[in-house]
Amino acid sequence: MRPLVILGSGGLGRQIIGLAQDVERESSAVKLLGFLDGGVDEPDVWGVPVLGGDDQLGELDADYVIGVGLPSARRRLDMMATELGREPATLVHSAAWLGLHTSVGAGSLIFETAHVVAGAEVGRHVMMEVNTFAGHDSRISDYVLMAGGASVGARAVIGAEVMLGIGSIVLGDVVVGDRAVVGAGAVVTKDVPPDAVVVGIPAKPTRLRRGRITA
Ligand SMILES: CC(=O)SCCNC(=O)CCNC(=O)[C@H](O)C(C)(C)COP(=O)(O)OP(=O)(O)OC[C@H]1O[C@@H](n2cnc3c(N)ncnc32)[C@H](O)[C@@H]1OP(=O)(O)O
Repeated sequence: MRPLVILGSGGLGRQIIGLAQDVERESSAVKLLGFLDGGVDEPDVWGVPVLGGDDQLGELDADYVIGVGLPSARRRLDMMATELGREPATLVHSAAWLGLHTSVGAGSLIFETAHVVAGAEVGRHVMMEVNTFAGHDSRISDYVLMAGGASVGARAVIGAEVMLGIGSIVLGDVVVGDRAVVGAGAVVTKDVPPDAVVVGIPAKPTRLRRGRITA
């Protein structure tokens, strides 16, 4: 059993508590020690101890998962943790479904009811929330955040640090470029360039106004 810390105790970090506790109960692979979050003064969040800031990671004999939503911040935290010599934990809920010939990268979080269909590849530190779907032979690259209900069709490629909003759909064979943002409820029918923000059905480019991509 490996000790586990969650980096970040905001909404997404708190969401991971239940996943980590379920994995702990079911497989004894991890034991949740607490959060690392320098921005919190309280001794605990939802009963889980706050052990200090991210800089404490080097001092602890613990693996880590990333509890921050913004994909670029997820990458930065991973690089910091790797420099400190820490290993990511990979949490796959027993009620998630992984098909044949699928792979899930280190640090990824696969919540209950998520589906990774035959031949799909899921990268490093990907978050697949409840009811997400990675179609057969699709590729979900590193640090992608798939919010609840986001679906990716067969053979589609989702670039690194992409955010797929709640209930969005990417049709089969489509390529979504690195760091793109797909708004909640969008249906992506054509390739999306890197760094683009798309919304609507069919999805069209727009601009971030408030920049709150994970709200
Ligand atoms: C841990 C987690 O679960 S995190 C993920 C959960 N969160 C989500 O899925 C939310 C995804 N985010 C969105 O959909 C956002 O609305 C974004 C990123 C597309 C745009 O965010 P913002 O920059 O804040 O844009 P803002 O809210 O100011 O809207 C700009 C315009 O786009 C429209 N718009 C915003 N989002 C959408 C959408 N999903 N579909 C259609 N139109 C939209 C707005 O109505 C507005 O139109 P207007 O200019 O005609 O008034």
